[in-house]
Amino acid sequence: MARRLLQTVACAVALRPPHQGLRQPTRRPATLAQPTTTTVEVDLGDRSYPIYIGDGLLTEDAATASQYLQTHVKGSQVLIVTNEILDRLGYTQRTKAALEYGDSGLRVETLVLPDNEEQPSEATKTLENLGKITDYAIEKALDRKATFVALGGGVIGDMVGFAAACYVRGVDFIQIPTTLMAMVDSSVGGKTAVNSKSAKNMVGAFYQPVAVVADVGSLRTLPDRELASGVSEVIKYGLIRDAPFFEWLEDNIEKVLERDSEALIETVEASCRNKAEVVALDEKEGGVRATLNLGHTFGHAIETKAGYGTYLHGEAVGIGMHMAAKMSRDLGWISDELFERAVALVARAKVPIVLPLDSPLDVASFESIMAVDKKVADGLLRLILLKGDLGNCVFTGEYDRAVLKETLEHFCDPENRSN
Ligand SMILES: NC(=O)c1ccc[n+]([C@@H]2O[C@H](COP(=O)([O-])OP(=O)(O)OC[C@H]3O[C@@H](n4cnc5c(N)ncnc54)[C@H](O)[C@@H]3O)[C@@H](O)[C@H]2O)c1
Ligand SMILES: O=C(O)C(=O)C[C@@H](O)[C@H](O)[C@H](O)COP(=O)(O)O
Ligand SMILES: [Zn+2]
Repeated sequence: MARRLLQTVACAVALRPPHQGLRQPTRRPATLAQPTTTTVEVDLGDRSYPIYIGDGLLTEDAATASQYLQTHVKGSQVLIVTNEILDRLGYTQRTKAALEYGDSGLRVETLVLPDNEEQPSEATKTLENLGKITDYAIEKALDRKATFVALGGGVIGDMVGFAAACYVRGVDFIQIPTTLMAMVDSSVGGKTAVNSKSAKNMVGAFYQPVAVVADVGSLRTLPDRELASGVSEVIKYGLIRDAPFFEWLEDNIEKVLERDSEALIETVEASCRNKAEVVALDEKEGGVRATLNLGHTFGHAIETKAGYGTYLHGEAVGIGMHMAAKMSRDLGWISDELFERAVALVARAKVPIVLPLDSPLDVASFESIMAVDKKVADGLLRLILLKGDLGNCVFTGEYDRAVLKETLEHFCDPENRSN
């Protein structure tokens, strides 16, 4: 089977300095003429993998796209899993053509999951749909050398990743993130899961992909609201560990929202570099990885209580980061100035920063949902809170419980909600 050899130009993520404000020179795989590609490597020993980032990697033509995909398929069977929105937009057909391009000899099956008004994306992230993926793989007689391809946003990525972890106890999978959220976060680091009715991502596995192909060209079809949700999540990297990136976002966030190609590539690269570094240090969240959860304890409660799909993940995380920042300020751990800067940037991402008046959230529901957060240990809720200068945070169970209660009361008070 002829496979084009893709020479990656990996950067040693764990050794690189944080964001420098200016983009690193782009590095291009030797065999490719166009488009330019930056590669961030996730350094996990023999499970290391590349994240290819560029504009047009998949959307340019099948020949170009084939070079990023075929090299990572070891057997002859591939299952692309996507949803009906992406399928209608032509992404399935394009990905299939790239995998079959030339004399690849690959047999490519496709499964299209629902995503519509009755079943919004987040509501499809269920064990039932996971079963549909594995049943389909059995029906098509896929074997242990098969490769699953997750083509979509974080919902498809998390669910297909989990299916790949379970199917015949583990097959390879490739992430093709098509939302900003998936490019900057969910496709990287191997957290795979489905939701339970009463808690987000409660059933899943740590299972790494063999490659991630992030083509910012695919963001041109993404609705504005979804783009904003991704931008909101990006801000956390600046707040928890990368002050220069936060400052770069303060200068460039509108360019990102306008989908300027360079700004998008910069955003995806800086985010992936941060995430890859953290994951390389602590793959299974024994400590530092938990910092990627800034705002999520509150955000997950908001998503769960309102019903999956009511809030987009980055919207709930935006409110959650506001809550975490206020609590940090009220504990005396950050300055008023830093608190205001953090909230102002989240607001500029064009996501809500407070709960709406008609939200069903109250203090009791926050508390009961947060009680089953994955960061609870021996009954103690540990939180990620900002502490010190911009770019510093702590993961701790040692904080004044009264300040947590006041934070919940403040955000649930109709006075502090929006219309
Ligand atoms: N595993 C992780 O580390 C991690 C990190 C962040 C988020 N997540 C999870 O990711 C999920 C959210 O991901 P998301 O924000 O990508 O949402 P999503 O997967 O629901 O996608 C958003 C919507 O955009 C559509 N869409 C996707 N790509 C498109 C494109 N290019 N053009 C037009 N429409 C497109 C989808 O069909 C969907 O309707 C949540 O479940 C969250 O918990 C996981
Ligand atoms: O990769 C991580 O680690 C994260 O926490 C990234 C989060 O943005 C993401 O939403 C993740 O799915 C949350 O994980 P969970 O363990 O809180 O479910
Ligand atoms: Zn998240």
